[in-house]
Amino acid sequence: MAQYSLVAGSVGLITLQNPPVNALSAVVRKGIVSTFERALRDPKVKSVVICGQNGVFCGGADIKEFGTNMSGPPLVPMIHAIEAADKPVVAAIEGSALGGGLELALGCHYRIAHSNARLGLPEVSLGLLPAAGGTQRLPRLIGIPAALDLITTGRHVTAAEALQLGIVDQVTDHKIVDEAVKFVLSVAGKPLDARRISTYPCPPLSDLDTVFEMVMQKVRQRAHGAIAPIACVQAVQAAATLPYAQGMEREKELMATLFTSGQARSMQYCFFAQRAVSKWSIPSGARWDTSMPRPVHKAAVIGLGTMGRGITVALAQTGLSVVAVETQEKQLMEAKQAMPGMLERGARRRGVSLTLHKITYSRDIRAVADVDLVIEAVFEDMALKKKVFQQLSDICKPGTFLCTNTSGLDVDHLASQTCNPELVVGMHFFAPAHVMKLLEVVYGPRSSPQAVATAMQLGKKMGKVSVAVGNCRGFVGNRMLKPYVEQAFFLLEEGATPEQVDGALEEFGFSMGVFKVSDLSGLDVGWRVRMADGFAEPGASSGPSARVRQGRRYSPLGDLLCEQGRFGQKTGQGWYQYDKPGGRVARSDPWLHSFLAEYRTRHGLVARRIDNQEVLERCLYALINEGFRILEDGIAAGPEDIDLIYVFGYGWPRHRGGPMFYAGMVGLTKVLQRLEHYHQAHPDVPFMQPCSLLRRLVASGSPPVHRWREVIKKVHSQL
Ligand SMILES: CCCCCCCC/C=C\C=C\CC(=O)SCCNC(=O)CCNC(=O)[C@H](O)C(C)(C)COP(=O)(O)OP(=O)(O)OC[C@H]1O[C@@H](n2cnc3c(N)ncnc32)[C@H](O)[C@@H]1OP(=O)(O)O
Repeated sequence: MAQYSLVAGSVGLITLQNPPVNALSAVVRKGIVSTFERALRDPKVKSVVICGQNGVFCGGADIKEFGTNMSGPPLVPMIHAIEAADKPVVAAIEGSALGGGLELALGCHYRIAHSNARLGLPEVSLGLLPAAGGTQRLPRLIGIPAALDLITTGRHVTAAEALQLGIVDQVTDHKIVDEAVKFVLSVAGKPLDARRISTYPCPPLSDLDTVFEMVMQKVRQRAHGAIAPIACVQAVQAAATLPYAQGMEREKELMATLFTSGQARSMQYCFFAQRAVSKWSIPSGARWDTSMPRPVHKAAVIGLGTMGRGITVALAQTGLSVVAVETQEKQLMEAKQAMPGMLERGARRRGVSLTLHKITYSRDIRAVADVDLVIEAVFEDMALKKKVFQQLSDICKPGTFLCTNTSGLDVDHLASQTCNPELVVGMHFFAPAHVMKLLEVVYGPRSSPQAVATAMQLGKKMGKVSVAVGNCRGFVGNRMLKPYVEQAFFLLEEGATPEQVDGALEEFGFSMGVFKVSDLSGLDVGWRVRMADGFAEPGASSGPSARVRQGRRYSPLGDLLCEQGRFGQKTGQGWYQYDKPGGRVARSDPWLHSFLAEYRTRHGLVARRIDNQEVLERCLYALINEGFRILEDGIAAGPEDIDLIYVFGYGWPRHRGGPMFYAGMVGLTKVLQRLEHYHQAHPDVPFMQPCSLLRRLVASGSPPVHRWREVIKKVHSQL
């Protein structure tokens, strides 16, 4: 609702009230319309201030209403009425003014912001565009380039930046409503014509067509198939080239296409999924709302390779004291040199000024004796990690949480090396750890609720999307990657090329295909895992049994490349070639194509034409099938957890909602049928055998993704 009061004798104060973010629900819109009409009618009222309760102006349209029968007064005429009023209206902005919230403020004649405010038009990240006049008013107010930047990226700006851009008229540190009232009294009676943004011409730009062509090209490249950013550019182009009323028509038309699109549904699903996974629960019954995290004041990182450095930076950026331990002198010196630059770039990326960081370095593991939490990030080798955990258990003060950054080793086995296994959890970061948003928090059967809660809270403090997952080989993300990569290898054996497979995946929306990612992270990483799992063996990659291991189809292609020293970007050659070791630009490699041809001949394989549909189905459905197994095994609490892991950690396109949501969009029956088809064609590939949970969901009528948990619960109760 919206509360109305008369203040300072002549100011009508409208307060938006819809906790927690004062979203513009039908009730709130109705409240604004009626209180505003009342203010206009009342002869005592000479001016109006609009604010939000509880320190937040407005988080925008109520996203929960999308996809329902929307009722209540629409936003556009409501904002027009505010702009057209003959009494001055000031938006008093504190906390957030986002989406429809900022559009409402742009309809006001003046905007005053508290220094804590963040403003933005983030609709693009929900698969939409700012359709309450945002795409038409913002360019008129701040110019086309700045408006394009904000609208196509959805980024939030601070009050200071908003003032610099000209979005707000004043920034204050004082009580926002008091300042707004003071301000509106000072402008009462002044003409308002020049304050109505919709009447402004768009600030002229020379060579408009070229500007939009270049922006469109850049946005298309970044969008990876998402349609909202393109529509945002088109809407701003309308603002630049059409009169306001026609621009508004164009905005509406473009929004109509987006609003009902699958992409918007997928992205809005991701928004709510992100909030849902922070409300974690684990099979022991421990939950986010009943498990108290312990404060962490001082943390330590063991091992300063690439991951350890990134984790140290991520911890230091939260303001924690960090002890960084590296036993090898050379590696320690390199880390010390690299860290300041990483911190500086991190501050720039986050738009904050660089503060003094409290990192101390040591070669001696005993330096961690007094910390509250340790993250081990040594080489991915069980024997080495076991030794480190035994040492930590002896050295650390009682109660210190011991965390491992392993990407797939048994967390419970590591816990068993310590005197207090309840203090052990996995904190699986993704490279580069100070940039990537994902954190898998891995609980073992003995991890205490407090250990899980502390790791989850620390992840949040570091700005990560933290997902609690159970302990199994590869956890969630890497476990699902295995069948995906395996299919990619099989496709090469059958006639595809790395370029084709990557091309199909990139067209689907991944920023990089599987082979480019493999080159980037190093082919030796997977090779070591396959060796540890007993699949890859020296000398076993050729000969008659090379393509069968442990009774199932196996492709030794990756092992063969590693045996030739082709580890990807770091050696300048992998699935592609690079201009030098460490080079970044992948080029087709004729050697690789001849190698594939010879390999096929050697194994009596006849290359066939494979279409992109098959590439996608085999790679993605194999991955999705493993996702269902993970749900069945209780390793992930729900499909949202898996989806966020893939969106934030593995480059799954957000506009496709994550693998499990995507399966629902495709139709579970179709996914099941295609898996059955491929399993019949490749009976020696167990990953293609449809999982029983998928069958169960199809049998129960393919419920929407938010109802899968009920079916999973039933499956678990019957076990
Ligand atoms: C046929 C064509 C028809 C077209 C007609 C349509 C016309 C529509 C016209 C205009 C449309 C305008 C579009 C919009 O305005 S879209 C919304 C834009 N706003 C956003 O994207 C902001 C989203 N929210 C946030 O970024 C954050 O929540 C923030 C406001 C920064 C607060 O962050 P934080 O303090 O960390 O809190 P949480 O994120 O955890 O949120 C707390 C709870 O509030 C819920 N929430 C937040 N925002 C909204 C919202 N806009 N609508 C509904 N609910 C919202 C959130 O889910 C949390 O809920 P819970 O506690 O249950 O998890």
